[in-house]
Amino acid sequence: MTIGILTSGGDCPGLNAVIRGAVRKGTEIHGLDFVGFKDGWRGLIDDDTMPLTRNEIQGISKQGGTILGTSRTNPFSEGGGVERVQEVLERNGVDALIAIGGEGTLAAAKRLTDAGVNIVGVPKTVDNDLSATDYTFGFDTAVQIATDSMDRLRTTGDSHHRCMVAEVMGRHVGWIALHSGMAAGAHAILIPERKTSMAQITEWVRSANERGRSPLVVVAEGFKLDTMDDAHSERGLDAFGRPRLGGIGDLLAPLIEEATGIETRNTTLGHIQRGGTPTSYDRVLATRLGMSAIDSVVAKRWGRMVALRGTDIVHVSFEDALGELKTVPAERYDEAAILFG
Ligand SMILES: Nc1ncnc2c1ncn2[C@@H]1O[C@H](COP(=O)(O)OP(=O)(O)O)[C@@H](O)[C@H]1O
Ligand SMILES: O=P(O)(O)OC[C@H]1O[C@](O)(COP(=O)(O)O)[C@@H](O)[C@@H]1O
Ligand SMILES: [Mg+2]
Repeated sequence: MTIGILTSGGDCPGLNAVIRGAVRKGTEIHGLDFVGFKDGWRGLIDDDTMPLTRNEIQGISKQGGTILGTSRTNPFSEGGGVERVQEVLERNGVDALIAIGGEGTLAAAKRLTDAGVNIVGVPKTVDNDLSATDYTFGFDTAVQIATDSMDRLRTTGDSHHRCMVAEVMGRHVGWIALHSGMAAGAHAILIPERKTSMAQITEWVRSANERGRSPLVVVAEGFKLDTMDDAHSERGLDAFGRPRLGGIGDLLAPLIEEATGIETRNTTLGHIQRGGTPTSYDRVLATRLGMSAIDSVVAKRWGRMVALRGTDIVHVSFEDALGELKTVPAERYDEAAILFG
């Protein structure tokens, strides 16, 4: 049996460890062959492949990014569609696909599975916004990078007696902000799940400043002030027509400075959060998910995604995996907020 692998959506530390885990278990335990489709669904539509043998995957679990490349190509866009996908799979002698991606990739995978394509999914997102899995690989690395950056922002903030704003990723959920902000001892954490007023932010910043601290405000890119209907977006739309987020930190910093009189600087961490070496936690999780995906392939359990439940890897249907976004529960935010100000 020959298995195709693709990585799709935003890249994420740990993708290579999934590929290595899947190929090693698949070849050594089950005698499967593998082929890589380059740049997500694009490679499947354009018939752009690369070999995936022991050679290609040697030593890659510590490498960031993905050796296969990725894109946000829609498999149903022009030139694509179910028939084209099936034709390319047949031409390469591929019996089934392992699609490694987030909720967007898995939504596309579900449509293809419903049309008869054999697919097993592996969840990927630094945002940690998939409800069927306790954690996704890449999240721990993103939080670690954000925390390190905030520790650095705090020493320069302290030296200049400034308020420092750190904008982190996360799309419409505040997990990266919540975890990195708690770890770095932020004086305010602003997340998409909780609209907040300038008056409240000002109170937290002032209170920290009055105790002789240089305030650190962590803001998730999808955060909305109580006066905003939608998340701040100034960079147009992505390949799937969704607003590209980012820029809320630059908007907030002058408002904080004006309201408090404290000199304020914003740093948008951006793609730094997705780059470089995965943490050991993410390498282990990603490797286990890649190996477990092979169990589903061998059992011909199509339309399933591997997921982490506690410390176990389980198999859930795409339907269950694509339910609600996993947002930060109110209790988790209120718990963190005890430490604000
Ligand atoms: N509801 C959907 N149905 C079909 N394809 C989708 C859907 N949502 C996203 N996709 C495709 O999957 C690609 C990857 O999705 P995206 O959300 O950007 O990344 P991720 O898979 O990491 O969440 C999108 O650019 C789009 O082409
Ligand atoms: O890579 P781009 O187009 O700049 O997208 C940025 C987005 O990708 C992410 O880093 C990851 O999102 P996905 O997991 O959906 O790909 C988001 O946090 C962020 O909003
Ligand atoms: Mg996504």
